[in-house]
Amino acid sequence: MRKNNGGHGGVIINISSLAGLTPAAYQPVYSASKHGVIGFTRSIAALASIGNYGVRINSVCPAFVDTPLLESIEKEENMGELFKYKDRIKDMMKCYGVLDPSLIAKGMIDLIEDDASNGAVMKITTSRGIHFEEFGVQQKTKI
Ligand SMILES: NC(=O)C1=CN([C@@H]2O[C@H](COP(=O)(O)OP(=O)(O)OC[C@H]3O[C@@H](n4cnc5c(N)ncnc54)[C@H](O)[C@@H]3O)[C@@H](O)[C@H]2O)C=CC1
Ligand SMILES: CC/C=C\C[C@H](O)/C=C/C=C\C=C\C=C\C(=O)[C@@H](O)C/C=C\CCC(=O)O
Repeated sequence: MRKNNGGHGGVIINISSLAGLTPAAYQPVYSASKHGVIGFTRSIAALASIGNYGVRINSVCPAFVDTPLLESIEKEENMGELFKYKDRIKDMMKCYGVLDPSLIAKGMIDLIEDDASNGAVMKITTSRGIHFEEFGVQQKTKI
């Protein structure tokens, strides 16, 4: 994909989660992986900019979205000892709402179409819709 390696450039969107920006007591391993997605995205986006890859890498962090994944908490094999907290996760869904997948798709299209977006961390919640996490250390880089 890299322009300086025979590719034509492009856009990569990594899917994190709000659990990648906030603690998720009932999903610690999942939250750790989603925090990692954000760190990786921001790091490789900076590298792509420095190296003139012609590739933009961004991430999307939705809250709860109406997909079959939400049913995963109903299976103890998925939750392990935290299975006893599944109703608390369901309470969170009731509290925070569940997003329609089409809004996530819109956010991804926005990132694809915004040539200035690189290293962006897009958040999508029922309360605030599509918005961005801003980090003091390193702002979005442009390519
Ligand atoms: N549903 C939610 O509340 C949220 C989901 N996310 C993230 O969004 C991403 C997608 O999740 P959902 O669509 O909700 O999950 P899902 O489990 O409903 O759908 C995932 C789909 O990916 C397919 N799949 C699995 N491995 C694949 C592979 N190697 N190649 C191609 N397809 C494959 C599965 O067959 C399934 O149809 C995940 O990374 C999830 O962590 C993030 C925040 C909220
Ligand atoms: C079983 C579902 C598995 C994973 C779904 C998803 O990946 C996990 C989400 C975990 C927590 C979601 C919390 C949602 C919180 C809210 O929507 C609001 O309280 C907004 C909170 C923080 C966002 C702050 C902001 O909008 O800047």
